[in-house]
Amino acid sequence: MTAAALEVDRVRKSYGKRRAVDDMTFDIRAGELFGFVGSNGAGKTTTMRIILGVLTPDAGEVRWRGRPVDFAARRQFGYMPEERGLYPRMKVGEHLRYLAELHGMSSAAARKAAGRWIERLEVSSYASEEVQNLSLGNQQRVQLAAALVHEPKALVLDEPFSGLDPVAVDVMRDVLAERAAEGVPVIFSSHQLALVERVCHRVGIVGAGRLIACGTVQELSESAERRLLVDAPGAGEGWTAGLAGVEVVSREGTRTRLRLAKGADDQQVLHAALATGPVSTFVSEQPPLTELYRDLVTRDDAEATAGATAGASAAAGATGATDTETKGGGR
Ligand SMILES: Nc1ncnc2c1ncn2[C@@H]1O[C@H](COP(=O)(O)OP(=O)(O)OP(=O)(O)O)[C@@H](O)[C@H]1O
Repeated sequence: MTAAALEVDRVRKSYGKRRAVDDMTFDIRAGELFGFVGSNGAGKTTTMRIILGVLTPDAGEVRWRGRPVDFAARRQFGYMPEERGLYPRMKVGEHLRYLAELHGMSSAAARKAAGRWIERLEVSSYASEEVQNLSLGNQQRVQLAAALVHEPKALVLDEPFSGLDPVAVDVMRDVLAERAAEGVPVIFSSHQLALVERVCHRVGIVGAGRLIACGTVQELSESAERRLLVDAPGAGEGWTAGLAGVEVVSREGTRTRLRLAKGADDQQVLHAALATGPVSTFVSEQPPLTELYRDLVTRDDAEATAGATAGASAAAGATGATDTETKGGGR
């Protein structure tokens, strides 16, 4: 799982004056489950649409196996759009056969593939029903079947887990893991960070149209502030007072969770804990993705605001423009 299969290279896209995607660069490797996360409006859907060729970028390039993606390459991709895209009046089985044939499968192969995915996604009892008669969660299972029915070589899925019940989440997760194990690169967006952390090999975090961090959860945690869990039964409230760069995240009974700013000395923390009596636990903790995400996005927002303010001051100094006129121009 090392070769970059799908590469997004310095992609940019604006809608009118709004820059939706800005210099977006990352890759997805063969056999990798890549989680694409970010706040609402960060640019995930726009990026995925560009990968699929539904939108054309203003600049940059998407490559598949080292070559710019063209129509033939895109035909090999499976896509689950955010707005979903099934014909409501078509029957589930017919619909899947139709999509498989559209991708060039023979009628017999299309029938076989449709049957297989209907079974795998556990919607067999709805095969002869019109799509519109299925619950939203079951429509979503069919939508995944639609993305998979032509045996795609890459999968691009926009929020495939949203609105699914826990059993359907497990089915979806298992199917995506199976595809990845077969060597298929899979990118999916999601706001369910605990799930992304459990399932994905790597995660890309998007903020204001740019990739602000990318890597395994462990790699992301290395660039974040360190966390310590200390259990010191004799330590009262405020035992960390005076320790530079040390912030209490939470206290549960005798256990204190701490966040250490860059450069803060964990040995000082240990000394302070020992000064209160015995210390039964003193360990580094890897924060969950939810917390890493918050830290990284907050830090990025703060840097952007600082950049915008500096830019605005410089512009106001140079032109005499008012603050209001130059605000928001930093991103
Ligand atoms: N068709 C469009 N016309 C104008 N602006 C658009 C259009 N589509 C998206 N945008 C804007 O582009 C930005 C990125 O939107 P996008 O849908 O890519 O974000 P997202 O990360 O997928 O968000 P969400 O998590 O809410 O689905 C947003 O500011 C959005 O308002």
